[in-house]
Amino acid sequence: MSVEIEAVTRDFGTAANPALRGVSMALRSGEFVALLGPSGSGKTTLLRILAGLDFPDAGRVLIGGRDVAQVPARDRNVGVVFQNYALFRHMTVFENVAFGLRVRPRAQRPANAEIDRRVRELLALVQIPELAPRYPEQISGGQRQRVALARALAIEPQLLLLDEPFGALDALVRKDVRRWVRGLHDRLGLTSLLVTHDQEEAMEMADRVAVMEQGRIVQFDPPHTLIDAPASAFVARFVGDANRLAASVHGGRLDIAGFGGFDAAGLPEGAAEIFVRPDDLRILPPRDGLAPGLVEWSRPAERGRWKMLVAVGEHRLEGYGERAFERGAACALEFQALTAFGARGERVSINGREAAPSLR
Ligand SMILES: Nc1ncnc2c1ncn2[C@@H]1O[C@H](COP(=O)(O)OP(=O)(O)OP(=O)(O)O)[C@@H](O)[C@H]1O
Repeated sequence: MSVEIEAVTRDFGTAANPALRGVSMALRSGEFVALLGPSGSGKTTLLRILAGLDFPDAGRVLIGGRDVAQVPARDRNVGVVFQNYALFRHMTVFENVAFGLRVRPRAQRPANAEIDRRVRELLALVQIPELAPRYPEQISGGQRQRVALARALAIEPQLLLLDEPFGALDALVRKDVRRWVRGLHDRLGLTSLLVTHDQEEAMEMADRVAVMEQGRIVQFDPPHTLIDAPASAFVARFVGDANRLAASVHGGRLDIAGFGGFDAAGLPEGAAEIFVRPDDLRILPPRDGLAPGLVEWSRPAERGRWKMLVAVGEHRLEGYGERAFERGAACALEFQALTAFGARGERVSINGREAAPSLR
């Protein structure tokens, strides 16, 4: 089921800026897409418009090629799972899952025996067949989440909308449930849209991630592109766990406070922002020609490495070294790659050897 969103605008009139400001995006059939952005960036508003729970002031939404402007929520064949699961407390698990089928108009409503069969099949699919007679308050958060999914899937949607559906789960369960939901998406051939402010979740689950900032989509790319080629300083800050450094360009030279500088071809004069991923920052014993720092902590990491926090003047940077350093020990920092953004959003990526020796 493909989805096309064209120049959608939504203004509630309550904030300085509209919740959505000309959003366009297309989901391919079978794709898993995440909407990632900070609180208030418009993610839920966009999801509600797709679900038919809210309507755009301008723009069009096509689901499976059909303009849905006049199509009410229950006729869109869209499954929705909310963060709080929104289960009916006075209904058993079985009745919660059956709900979407029972409220269908008489002509489309399956017979009771068929509803019974479908609900049992769905509870088996989400691996909780034994919970059918329980009430929501008698099951765990992870189990409630599965009930909410089964209920969303009961109407056999081709489009599945997930609004922060894992928020109430603890970290370990959350990882498992994420994988399981992604597997279900693949097995059932769904098209899914996940709203989240958790970048790890978006990166792990989605084929493509749309990053939202103040009612706009600022980048819509596969996870590796967001990491390797962030479109703006905002995306670089929001995605991945890069170290951020303030810098400035003067006379064609990029100066990073406390580090010295290097040639800044492609960046205009003025303020700049630098992003360095911990993986691209090597912590070494003190060495001439490299920027000096003081180690604040070291902890063991994967592949025999040590992750460290290093102070350089006012900056605190995370990087990796091949051995542990005492707290307060002197060290040197070697940049293996970095991305710089100029005052007007120009991006320059510096990779490999160029980055290391050029810094003082
Ligand atoms: N029903 C409403 N009435 C008035 N303003 C609203 C309404 N729904 C959302 N807004 C406003 O629209 C903006 C976008 O909200 P939205 O819920 O879409 O953001 P979000 O990215 O989903 O945030 P969060 O991650 O906190 O859920 C916010 O400024 C919000 O206050």
